[in-house]
Amino acid sequence: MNSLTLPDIATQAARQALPLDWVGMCGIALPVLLGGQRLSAKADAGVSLDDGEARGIHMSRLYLALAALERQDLSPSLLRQVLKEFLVSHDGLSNSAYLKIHCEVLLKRPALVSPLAGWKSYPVSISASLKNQMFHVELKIEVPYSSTCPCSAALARQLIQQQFIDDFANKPLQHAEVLAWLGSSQGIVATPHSQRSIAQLHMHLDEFIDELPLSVIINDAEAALGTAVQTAVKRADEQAFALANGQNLMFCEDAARRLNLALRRSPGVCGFHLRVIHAESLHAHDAVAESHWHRELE
Ligand SMILES: Nc1nc2c(ncn2[C@@H]2O[C@H](COP(=O)(O)OP(=O)(O)OP(=O)(O)O)[C@@H](O)[C@H]2O)c(=O)[nH]1
Repeated sequence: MNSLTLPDIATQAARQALPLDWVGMCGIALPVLLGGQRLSAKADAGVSLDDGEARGIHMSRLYLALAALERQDLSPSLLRQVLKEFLVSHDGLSNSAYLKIHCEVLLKRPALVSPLAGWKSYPVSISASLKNQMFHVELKIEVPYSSTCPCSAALARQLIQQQFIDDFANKPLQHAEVLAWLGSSQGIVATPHSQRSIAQLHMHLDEFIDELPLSVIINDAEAALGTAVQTAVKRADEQAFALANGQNLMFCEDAARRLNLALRRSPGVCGFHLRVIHAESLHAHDAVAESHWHRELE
């Protein structure tokens, strides 16, 4: 049997004529290039099936078009080019094309004090679509950070004051004695609770930007939050982190507001929805805040 005799079911008429919104493949393994880095990614590639009479789309044509993503750095124009190829290869069948890429971006981060550095990974998903010639690209990024509860910090300070009253009432204060007390766990009787937190940022990007503003957005978000989680840590770094947290007490509402104001200024972002999750150590549930913005709705 040669290829000319292979049955081609996709070209048959559908038994039930009905257009479909999205048809394609999810979870395709793909080595993409991002900022010169080769990353292991998963792609979801699809088109609409607007010809309700057609039995199926041509999966292999979408799959083969993805090869362009192996050779060039991921950019809005490359995504648009691949989506165009999806539509050209489904002429007469499809009017809309969709591509999603999920990967983990690695950024090298310096320690706070020591000369060390280490890698941090950020889950990223890039979604692009081409519908009636309209190109649209969205970026989702997760940024982990640390947050210390301001209420818990105030309550802990009150307990420390109370302990001071108990230990030093009606006593002349001796500098050395107070200093030793401050350095003891008997003096600092209470500590505030902190939590590992996560900011889920979902950005709508300007159509004609040249580059995906990934590292810019991550840097802006971490600068706004103030206490990004660390990589390589020596004791000097841990102490600096403790100080940074003490000076940066925040509720989830504070984090959401700071991020909202920072992302409005990020280049290439025309709108966003953000969600911050503080994985409480006080509770077994999370504290969560959400916020959105769109330039055109201002
Ligand atoms: N449309 C469709 N194809 C599927 C599905 N599951 C597996 N496939 C297979 O995907 C393979 C590739 O399909 P096509 O792209 O149409 O392959 P082809 O006919 O050799 O390629 P062209 O000549 O370019 O059309 C076929 O062997 C299909 O059977 C499905 O649910 N829908």
